[in-house]
Amino acid sequence: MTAFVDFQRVSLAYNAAQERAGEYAVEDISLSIGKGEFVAIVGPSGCGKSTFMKLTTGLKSPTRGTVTVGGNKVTGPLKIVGMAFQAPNLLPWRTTLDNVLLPLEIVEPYRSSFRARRAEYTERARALLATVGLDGYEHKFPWELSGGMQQRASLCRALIHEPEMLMLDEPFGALDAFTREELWCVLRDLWSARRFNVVLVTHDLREAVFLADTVYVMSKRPGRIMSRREIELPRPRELETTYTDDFNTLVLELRTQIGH
Ligand SMILES: Nc1ncnc2c1ncn2[C@@H]1O[C@H](COP(=O)(O)OP(=O)(O)OP(=O)(O)O)[C@@H](O)[C@H]1O
Repeated sequence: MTAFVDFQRVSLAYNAAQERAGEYAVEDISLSIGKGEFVAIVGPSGCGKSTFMKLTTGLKSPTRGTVTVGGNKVTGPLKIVGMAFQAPNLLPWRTTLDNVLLPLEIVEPYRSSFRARRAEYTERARALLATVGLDGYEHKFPWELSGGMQQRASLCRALIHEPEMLMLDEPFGALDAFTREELWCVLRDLWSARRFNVVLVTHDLREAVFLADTVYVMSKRPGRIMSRREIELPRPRELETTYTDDFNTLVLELRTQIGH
């Protein structure tokens, strides 16, 4: 397997004082993620999951070690990434459609051609919104949408520039259990159709096992990778899968590794 994301002995201290004191947010992380792989990162609060994301996307440079993405050493923020977070963070004065179009207005190479190609980009945004079940909501404002709908729109915004990698930090954490499961299926279908890489940070072990090819468990500070678990449940996975013994055995195994 050729690695798409490769961490070689990566440690990060947030500042010089922490480095001198040997206080690392993440320590000695080595891992390889294949092209198109769906990875979930789980672990206790503060273990360095968000730090891992920042290192992967180039928002932070390692204190030690190297991060490589697509064969290139990461030295600054990557453009091939889309991101979504626990809060949908849609701009309240923009419609759903205009929120989804936002990255194309900001990020090159789309930005310079945005005016000329607006009709084409709008069509792309509409098509994407339709795949997540938001057709008919293009001209609604965020406050006219439910939390689950806002998060669907946020996923579309993260994917509109067709990124090679989707970074998700607790994207469904604020949703009720039923809506969350619906959104798992939305994400599963988007990923199955496009096969971008996903790094999903989550506290929800069922979510990790349902969606991911591989689950990494991180330890408490300093964050280290404690284990790597391949999820060999057959695909396509339906919600019924989550009631099977195989599924629950995997969830329990991960729970035991995380401890208290
Ligand atoms: N900008 C910063 N400056 C200094 N320390 C930081 C900074 N950001 C995070 N840390 C520290 O690094 C460690 C890892 O933080 P991080 O946010 O990556 O954890 P996390 O696993 O994402 O947490 P949670 O699950 O609570 O979101 C924590 O001890 C945190 O206090």
